[in-house]
Amino acid sequence: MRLDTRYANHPEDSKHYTTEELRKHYLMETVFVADEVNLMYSHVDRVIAGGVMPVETEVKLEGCKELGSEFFLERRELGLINIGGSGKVILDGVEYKMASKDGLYVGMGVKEITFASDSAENPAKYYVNSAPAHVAYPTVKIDIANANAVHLGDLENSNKRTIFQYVHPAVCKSCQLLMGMTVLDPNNMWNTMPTHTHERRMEVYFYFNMDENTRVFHLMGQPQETRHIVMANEQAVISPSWSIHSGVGTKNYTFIWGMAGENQTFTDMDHIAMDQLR
Ligand SMILES: O=C(O)C(=O)C[C@H](O)C(=O)CO
Ligand SMILES: [Zn+2]
Repeated sequence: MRLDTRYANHPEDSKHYTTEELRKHYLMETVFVADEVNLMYSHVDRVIAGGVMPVETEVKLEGCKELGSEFFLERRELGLINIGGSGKVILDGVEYKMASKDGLYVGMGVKEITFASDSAENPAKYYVNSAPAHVAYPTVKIDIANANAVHLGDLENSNKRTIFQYVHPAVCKSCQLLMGMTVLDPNNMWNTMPTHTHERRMEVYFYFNMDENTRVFHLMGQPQETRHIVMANEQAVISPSWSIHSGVGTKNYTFIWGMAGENQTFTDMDHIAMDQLR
């Protein structure tokens, strides 16, 4: 298992970062590594994000020194969405078949977590988010059809999209994790503009479904001090609670967002008026 630790950054420091420093502290450049669990541990709300891609072998999610626990979910919960080919996730001997776009909430206390792909030619790609937990809620399989679909935006603003809320109080119980996937309609490039912050929750974005030369300009920073990170396919970015998180693509893209913090109220956002952005 690979686990890259990222410390929390003060906005007053972050505004002095060079492009390289912004990328070093906030961007996860490679999410999926064949036959590996590849994770980023953020000290922002102690959220873990990353990828699991079993190709030739099954891959296990296990405890490690950084978690200080015997097994990964001893004091954590996990959400995942498969963005690759079909596969299966085995939780303490119980098998969950995972088609593309299928999601899973895994509650605290599950000991053995094994990831597999049905075919090495088209491996499953499990994008995972995990947050500290205090209650063992039941594991729930969440197909995209069972996710809570919210339609937002319009063609006029180039932001017509559907937000599929997978780990969300309308779908399943979780301690603090929220997770979902936002799919932009063809020819729509903007997400989350007008933008917002939520000092009560942090967020991690993972952009995918992008061509080799497509880029998303991910906007971050305090509203009056914005910065951007240019992101390629299958990369993730940390959004601290003080930061806006929004993006515009050079071509169509999809993204998965995950959140953790004080509340699970998706609509609890501090909206930023356009004339406040700098
Ligand atoms: O398309 C969107 O807008 C989003 O997906 C917004 C994120 O989910 C978000 O920022 C929630 O706080
Ligand atoms: Zn948000």
